[in-house]
Amino acid sequence: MAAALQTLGGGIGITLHWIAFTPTIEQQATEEQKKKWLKLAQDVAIVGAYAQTEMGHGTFVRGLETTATYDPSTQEFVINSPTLTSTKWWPGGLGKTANHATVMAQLYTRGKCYGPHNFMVQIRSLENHQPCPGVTLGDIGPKMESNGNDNGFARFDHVRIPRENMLMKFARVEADGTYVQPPSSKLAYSNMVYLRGTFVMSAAQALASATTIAVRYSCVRRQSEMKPGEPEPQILEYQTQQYKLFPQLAAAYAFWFASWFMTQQHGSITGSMEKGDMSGLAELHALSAGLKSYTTAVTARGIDVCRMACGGHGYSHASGLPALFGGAAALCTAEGENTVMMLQTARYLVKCFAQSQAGKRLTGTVAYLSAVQPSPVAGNRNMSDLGTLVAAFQHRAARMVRHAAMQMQGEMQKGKAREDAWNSCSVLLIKAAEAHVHSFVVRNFAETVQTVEVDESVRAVLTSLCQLYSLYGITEHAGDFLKDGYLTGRDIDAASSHLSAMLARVRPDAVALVDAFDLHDKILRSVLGRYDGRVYEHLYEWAKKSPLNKSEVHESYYKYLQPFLKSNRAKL
Ligand SMILES: CCCCCCCCCCCCCCCCCCCCCCC/C=C/C(=O)SCCNC(=O)CCNC(=O)[C@H](O)C(C)(C)COP(=O)(O)OP(=O)(O)OC[C@H]1O[C@@H](n2cnc3c(N)ncnc32)[C@H](O)[C@@H]1OP(=O)(O)O
Ligand SMILES: Cc1cc2nc3c(=O)[nH]c(=O)nc-3n(C[C@H](O)[C@H](O)[C@H](O)COP(=O)(O)OP(=O)(O)OC[C@H]3O[C@@H](n4cnc5c(N)ncnc54)[C@H](O)[C@@H]3O)c2cc1C
Repeated sequence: MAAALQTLGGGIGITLHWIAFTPTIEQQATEEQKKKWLKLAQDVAIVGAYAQTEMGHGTFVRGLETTATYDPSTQEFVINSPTLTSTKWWPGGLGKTANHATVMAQLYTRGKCYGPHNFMVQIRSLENHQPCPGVTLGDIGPKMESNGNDNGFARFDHVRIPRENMLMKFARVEADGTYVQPPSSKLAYSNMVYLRGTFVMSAAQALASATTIAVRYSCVRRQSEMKPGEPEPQILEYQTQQYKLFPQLAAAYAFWFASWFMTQQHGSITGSMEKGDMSGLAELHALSAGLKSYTTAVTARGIDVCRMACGGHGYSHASGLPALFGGAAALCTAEGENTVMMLQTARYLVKCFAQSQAGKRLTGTVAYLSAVQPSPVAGNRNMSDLGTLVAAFQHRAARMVRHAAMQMQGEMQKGKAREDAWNSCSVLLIKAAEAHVHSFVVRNFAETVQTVEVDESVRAVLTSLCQLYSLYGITEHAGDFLKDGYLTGRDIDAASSHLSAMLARVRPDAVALVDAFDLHDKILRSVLGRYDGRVYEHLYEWAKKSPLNKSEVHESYYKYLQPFLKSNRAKL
């Protein structure tokens, strides 16, 4: 339904209704409010947008300017856009599709501001879809990709909504205007944590799609001569092509397994929070922010590697790869800009490091920070052993977290304010947080391939893929592992040669590994990645359907080229 709307409507964007608007009701509405709105949303009797970002603020939620001022005399909130920059800007579906929106606004009651809270606002008539009184709506215009989705703008001119339209599961405003505090002010952000977690699976699916297209095409495409006189080989026989594609294929599996962990963690921690135990919220925020940032960034880069590995046809929309890249690029910015998200993870790591320095035993995804030996133990390691590889990534992350945190402490000891010390170490902090998330993904990959219930022959292939992913990470970031002597030059050389062996080991299973994603041609939407491999015939058919081919001589010839040619000939 959603896809149909999105495809047929050309400007009808219902994605955010499902992934943001409806979950916000589920997570932030009271039981009473759910009775009023949740079924309407689930049955698509109303269509909603998640209206948080404004023209002037997206990252800094506490800086949002839209206001919701409580009027006890009428028991209503007045929603207002006081400035141009307070215009809601970007929300998917807001421009032309949605008739409701959850609006994030600064809550004012009794003259005091209590920060950003979510409010349910009807924005279009259910009769004729015209904007409601006081509401100005529109589409923000063409974007890099996803132009089937009407990311829109909204302005509110003192729009009145009932008090009951404040989503009050956590914080409340009583009829007399009394504000009731939530267990944590960050619970208003809970749906962002949820959505970031889902982005890990979106990244995995996007990278799975791109590697499916590129690996299949690399078996169809034959090019050049590997040996004089021999037939042109499949381009997947070139080691460089394997070096481009197989680490992306391994990352798709790694991120797929990481999203399983993320989903399980989200369920268990939010379950505890329902019972009032908020202790897991900080770890959940740090993990979802870091994984979202890491997986979407690697995915966007990886899709472009796949696009380039398909040569000219990869650059055509027939491949499906430019659209995938555009979508994945959006994931790097939406739902928390990647740098800002990785800094949130870094903030948590610095806190945990200080706690471990004070003798606290760390648990969860940061437990290794306490356990890892600061002094490296150099030596000839078995670089094909998964345990060795996991330990190397954890040592690297622990060293980098310690280094960044100590640098920050040093800056503050020189008299810098904490915020200034933070800013002057933020590049180190980002790299440390990336190393932390990378070590989590490797560890989780290794644990999954060792425990997942599969046939032993499948486990062997997944183990090779996990070794390939880990060895690729070590060789790509060799300096981090060499820095304190934890790995030696010989270890890195061993890692490189094992990586080459893994490329050859994975080659026979590459097509099976992408087929295992089970992505139908209708989902892939790629001539190059067709399951039947009949690329060239369908590429020609696809090209013939180009709008430019509707006429043999395009009208632009008569309008521009013909007079231009004529005038140039006249000058000869
Ligand atoms: C197998 C089947 C396959 C089938 C399918 C196959 C398909 C294949 C193809 C797939 C294709 C996919 C790719 C294509 C996709 C195309 C679509 C594009 C995108 C579409 C979706 C877009 C949706 C986007 C929605 C949005 O963007 S909504 C708006 C999002 N906005 C944000 O995220 C704002 C970010 N900013 C913030 O969160 C905050 O401002 C901040 C965290 C940065 C700062 O907050 P604040 O200033 O308040 O906090 P501090 O930094 O000071 O920290 C204070 C303490 O608070 C804690 N904290 C902060 N946030 C949270 C939180 N959320 N939860 C808990 N705690 C939090 C900090 O940790 C601090 O704590 P401490 O003090 O203890 O340290
Ligand atoms: C495709 C798409 C769909 C979207 N859908 C929605 C939606 O449905 N609903 C919604 O509410 N929003 C939506 N958004 C908006 C999105 O949430 C914001 O764009 C995102 O949060 C980034 O905020 P920003 O645009 O203000 O970027 P900015 O924060 O202005 O980022 C610009 C630069 O500033 C840097 N920066 C900012 N703060 C810091 C900091 N503290 N430390 C270091 N560097 C910093 C960033 O790293 C970045 O390099 C969507 C965006 C896109 C692209």
